[in-house]
Amino acid sequence: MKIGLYFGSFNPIHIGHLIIANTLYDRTDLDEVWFVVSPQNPFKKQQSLVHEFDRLRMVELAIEDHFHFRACDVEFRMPKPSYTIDTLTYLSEQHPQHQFVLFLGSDNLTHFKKWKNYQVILEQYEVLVYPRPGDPVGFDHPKVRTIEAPLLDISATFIRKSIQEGFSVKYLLPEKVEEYILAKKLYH
Ligand SMILES: Nc1ncnc2c1ncn2[C@@H]1O[C@H](COP(=O)(O)OP(=O)(O)OP(=O)(O)O)[C@@H](O)[C@H]1O
Ligand SMILES: O=C(O)c1ccc[n+]([C@@H]2O[C@H](COP(=O)([O-])O)[C@@H](O)[C@H]2O)c1
Repeated sequence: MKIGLYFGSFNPIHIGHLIIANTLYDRTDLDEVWFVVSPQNPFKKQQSLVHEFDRLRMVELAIEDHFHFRACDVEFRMPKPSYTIDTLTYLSEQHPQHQFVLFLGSDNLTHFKKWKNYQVILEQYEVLVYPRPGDPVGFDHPKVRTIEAPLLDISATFIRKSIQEGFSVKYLLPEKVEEYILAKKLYH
């Protein structure tokens, strides 16, 4: 199978992520999309990062009605911080029958040359890039393909801040994720 890998902290997952995943799934020949929850992004501080099990559970709740989406916790059992090339290599070894493709927002593409072994990623994997507000898609490489997708200026940062300030996050997250956040008092 051809699998699209959507890496993220997902702190928490929101409709921006889901719309992108569905757009890329729908407009390419991918068989499945796996949401890989990263315990620790090498470039981000740990502050306000809720437990990885909560982030994984929220991803599971968000995607449970999509037959071709899966939540992946492989990085929980790998060294931290989470380097994408290491996870790609591990997944390719574990699942030689699958072809893995990397999703990348144009915001991440801007800093992509600072990623561990980014040349190896480009040599070995196809990359699907989608546009993010404020970051033009400008990366010319035979393995990089841009997919037209809606520009949604929604971030987990905005959602966390809204919850902390007591504002509504209705419609920014799937209802079940919102309920989980409320029940477990996350981000308050
Ligand atoms: N609204 C959005 N539309 C499309 N892609 C998004 C959106 N928000 C985040 N992404 C992308 O999804 C991936 C995972 O996102 P991440 O978990 O960091 O969410 P985030 O909303 O950017 O979080 P934060 O605000 O905490 O930095 C990243 O590659 C990021 O570029
Ligand atoms: O491999 C790297 O060097 C690298 C550098 C920065 C970010 N990443 C990964 O990119 C993904 C997006 O992270 P985030 O926190 O923006 O959702 C996450 O899985 C990180 O581990 C990976």
